[in-house]
Amino acid sequence: MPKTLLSVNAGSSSVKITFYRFERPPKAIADAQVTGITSSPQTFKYKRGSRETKEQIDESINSPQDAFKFLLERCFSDPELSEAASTEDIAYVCHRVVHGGDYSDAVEINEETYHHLTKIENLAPLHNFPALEIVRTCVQELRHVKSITYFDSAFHKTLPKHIRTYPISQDIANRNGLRKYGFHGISYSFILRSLAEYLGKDRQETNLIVMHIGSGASICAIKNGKSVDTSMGLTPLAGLPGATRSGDIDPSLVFHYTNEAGKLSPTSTKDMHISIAEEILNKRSGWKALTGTTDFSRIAVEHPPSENHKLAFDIVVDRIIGFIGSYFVKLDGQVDALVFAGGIGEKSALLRKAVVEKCRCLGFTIDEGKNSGGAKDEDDAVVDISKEPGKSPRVMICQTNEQFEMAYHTVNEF
Ligand SMILES: Nc1ncnc2c1ncn2[C@@H]1O[C@H](COP(=O)(O)OP(=O)(O)O)[C@@H](O)[C@H]1O
Ligand SMILES: CC(=O)OP(=O)(O)O
Ligand SMILES: [Mg+2]
Repeated sequence: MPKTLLSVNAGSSSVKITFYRFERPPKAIADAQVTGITSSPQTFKYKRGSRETKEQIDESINSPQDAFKFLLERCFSDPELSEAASTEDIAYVCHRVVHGGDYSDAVEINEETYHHLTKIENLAPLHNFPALEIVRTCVQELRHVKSITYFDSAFHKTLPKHIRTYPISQDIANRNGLRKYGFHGISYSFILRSLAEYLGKDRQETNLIVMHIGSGASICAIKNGKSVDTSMGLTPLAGLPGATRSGDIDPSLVFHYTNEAGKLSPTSTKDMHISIAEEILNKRSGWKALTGTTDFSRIAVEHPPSENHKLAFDIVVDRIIGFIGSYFVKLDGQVDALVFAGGIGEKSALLRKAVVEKCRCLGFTIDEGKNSGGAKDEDDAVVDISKEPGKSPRVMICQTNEQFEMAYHTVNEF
């Protein structure tokens, strides 16, 4: 049996890697992450068994690729990490690739699959390019290792046609693959399994509204274990605002962003090429544009330091509850639980409280004590924070784990 498996999660603001023993289920050996890639201070966290370290990073890490190399160097230089003493010990690397286009399942990387993925890389500009660079690094430097790519979009392959179709020319839509794909699916898959286990239900009978709120934020309606709607779209820009992403806006805003561009003459768009618009909406918007910080823990505070911090918080809450209302209707009110996950969903008691209080008309309740206690114990993936536990619809926190989800499938399916 192969020995060690490495699981890599390149997010928009962080790179998280975990080494697992190749067992069923996989057993974590060491976990390392760099967070704050889009803003300083950048932090390195490392955990092996009971040993945990956290430090600020002095050298400059400008991209997920840099972060990945930094993480590998630090892990391989830990003399106690005997299961990954050298690259020879690693049998598989699993990679999170956000946009999988038409791939509805994980694929092993070879020339053909790699080439196919590079063709769709601009559909998830914050994610696919760096993730594929990391895949390339692994293929080059860990030659004997099998690289498996898992796609955020694959979980949403069950989206009904009228949900995934945009009302535009279907000739053009079909030719260019313009449809709703949806993301954070590796996380939703982990959350669905964890929640179904916790509730003692079959996955096929589990109905959830799940929020994955981190630097990138999305929400998903799960009916009978299947994604039936989700807030992200063709790219991870749609839906909820993120740290640097606008989320939903009137698409015409693109043409009016500058006074000059607003005039819509052929020359007026000279400085507003569509890729610049993408750059602005993906990298220069979101709560960073309102407050100057990507760090939501400085926004979600009892006494916000400025009116714009308060505004950013109110916007995020408003957009979230809009989707919850919509999905509650789409699920015909049959909701086992409302689930908070992702860096912010798991850590911000204030955000959870604000969201649940505004959704009380749907029957959701929150226990103040349990909510502020949050999810602490690492082994407890799921925590019920409803006022009356056991009564539907519940309100839960799930500590999602995309690295584990990929490792879980690899030990079972490859
Ligand atoms: N205690 C906290 N309260 C609110 N937000 C937090 C807290 N801790 C971390 N965050 C936020 O979580 C986000 C990162 O979430 P994560 O899901 O790890 O992001 P990603 O995977 O997109 O890189 C950052 O915006 C960070 O500021
Ligand atoms: C799809 C997406 O936005 O991912 P992340 O939250 O990891 O940036
Ligand atoms: Mg993430």
